[in-house]
Amino acid sequence: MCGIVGIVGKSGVNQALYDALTVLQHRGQDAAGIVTSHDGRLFLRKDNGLVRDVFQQRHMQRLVGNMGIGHIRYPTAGSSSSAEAQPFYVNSPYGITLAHNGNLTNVSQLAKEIYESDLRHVNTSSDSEVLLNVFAHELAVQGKLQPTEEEVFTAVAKVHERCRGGYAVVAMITGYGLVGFRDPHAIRPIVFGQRHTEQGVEYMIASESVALDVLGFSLIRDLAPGEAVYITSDGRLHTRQCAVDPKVSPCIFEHVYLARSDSFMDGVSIYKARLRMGEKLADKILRERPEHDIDVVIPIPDTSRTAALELANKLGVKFREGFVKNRYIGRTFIMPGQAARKKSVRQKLNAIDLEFRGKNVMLVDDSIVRGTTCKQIIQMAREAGARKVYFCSAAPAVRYPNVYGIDMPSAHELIAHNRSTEEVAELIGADWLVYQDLPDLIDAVAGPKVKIDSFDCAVFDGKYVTGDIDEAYLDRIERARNDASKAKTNAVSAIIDLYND
Ligand SMILES: O=P(O)(O)OC[C@H]1O[C@H](OP(=O)(O)OP(=O)(O)O)[C@H](O)[C@@H]1O
Ligand SMILES: NC(=O)CC[C@H](N)C(=O)O
Ligand SMILES: [Mg+2]
Repeated sequence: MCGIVGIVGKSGVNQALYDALTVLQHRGQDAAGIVTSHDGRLFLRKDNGLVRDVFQQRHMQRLVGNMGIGHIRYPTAGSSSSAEAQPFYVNSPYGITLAHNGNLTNVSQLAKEIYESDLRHVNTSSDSEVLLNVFAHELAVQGKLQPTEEEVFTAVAKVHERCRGGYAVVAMITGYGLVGFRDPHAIRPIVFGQRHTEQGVEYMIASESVALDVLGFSLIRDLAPGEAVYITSDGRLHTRQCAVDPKVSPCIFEHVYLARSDSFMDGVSIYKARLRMGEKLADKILRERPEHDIDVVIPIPDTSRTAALELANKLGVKFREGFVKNRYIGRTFIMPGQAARKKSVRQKLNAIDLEFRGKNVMLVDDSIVRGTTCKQIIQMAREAGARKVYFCSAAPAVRYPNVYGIDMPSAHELIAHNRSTEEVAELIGADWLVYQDLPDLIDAVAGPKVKIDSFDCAVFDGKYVTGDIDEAYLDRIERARNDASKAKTNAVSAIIDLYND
């Protein structure tokens, strides 16, 4: 997951883009970038780091123009090099910049086609640069000096024909407008909205509705699977379905962990979905052990709080904040490399002993992925004097890699891969471990009102909605992107941008 944003405004958009990226920071902590356009020229600033570190006042002053896009990155392809920070740029046709959330699964084939048939050069190993070149090529071959929505939507339709995987995209066509589009399975999220100003209506496209809220935009809606929105630089909005056989299968892990709880995705309140996850989990606990001896329910901050609160309510057990989080340390799971992740858990969370001493505690997390967090947390609970340490996860066991924009490429790094619940409990040192059942998670997310036919639940059930993932593919990405390989790739591609000394 990454965060994307685009704005067509009536005055300078630099501050609004910066603010939106700050709101989306939970989606990526590795790199950030903004590009704006003014009088046919582009102004770009991107680098590794958090939004607040990448943009200094001098950069902001140079990001002039009423239209722009931004990105925050959590790499799932290529390396962590600043050369792969987004937005990416191609000069032909028109000067196009692009920001992408997701991951392409046929990137090797596309890279070959781009070079051999489209005669284009890609300078990094980022799938997003490949995606940009496919889009640019499909616009270029239409040969129009001034592209209209017809050419833009035709190019998006061609992208859908050629690209596989998960992608939510914003792209800016210099001097003409902003386009947003979503893959034909709607795996990754993207919404658009508007705000009224004295100068007229401004439009914004973003990964999550919370970015619209905070900037005073009202949500128009989510993009449908395969749909594109095109907003011209003078503020005319067009939308069109560009896929032949679109199907809604959003990534359910957005609801479990990735998204902010005050966002709405495909009509579902993430907050309410998490409350329902807590409710369902309480039902399961009561089914498994109606006579349980849990004294207190304690969440593992931050993401699990909402589910834990409702779980405690439903069980009729006290809810207590047993861990204090250092607010200056980011999300552990999206850190690059296991060493950093492991070190961060202890630095980030500290136990309040009196909530543990002599008690049977039920610790709640939203998910257990590599097991980095829960192993250390359980040990901390014991050191704080807990009598028994139970653990539950608001999501089912994560057993399979993700290939659509979450960096979980290696099955062997997942603690529950090929292991039973009892085996995981033993490994993490829990006296009792409860995982949510998948049908309950789906019910919790779909909720009583919204009709979503299917979700991408691949990390839980190994079924990949795009239908192009086989063992050979999984083996390849496992080899290329396990923690050890990534460390090597990052070392050799520290500078892979055009040489510029
Ligand atoms: O099993 P693991 O590999 O440790 O991954 C799962 C943990 O990582 C995430 O927390 P994170 O610290 O990233 O963010 P949060 O503060 O939003 O909970 C998630 O909420 C779990 O706590
Ligand atoms: N997490 C993401 O969405 C990553 C986008 C893209 N695949 C990259 O690695 O930059
Ligand atoms: Mg967490």
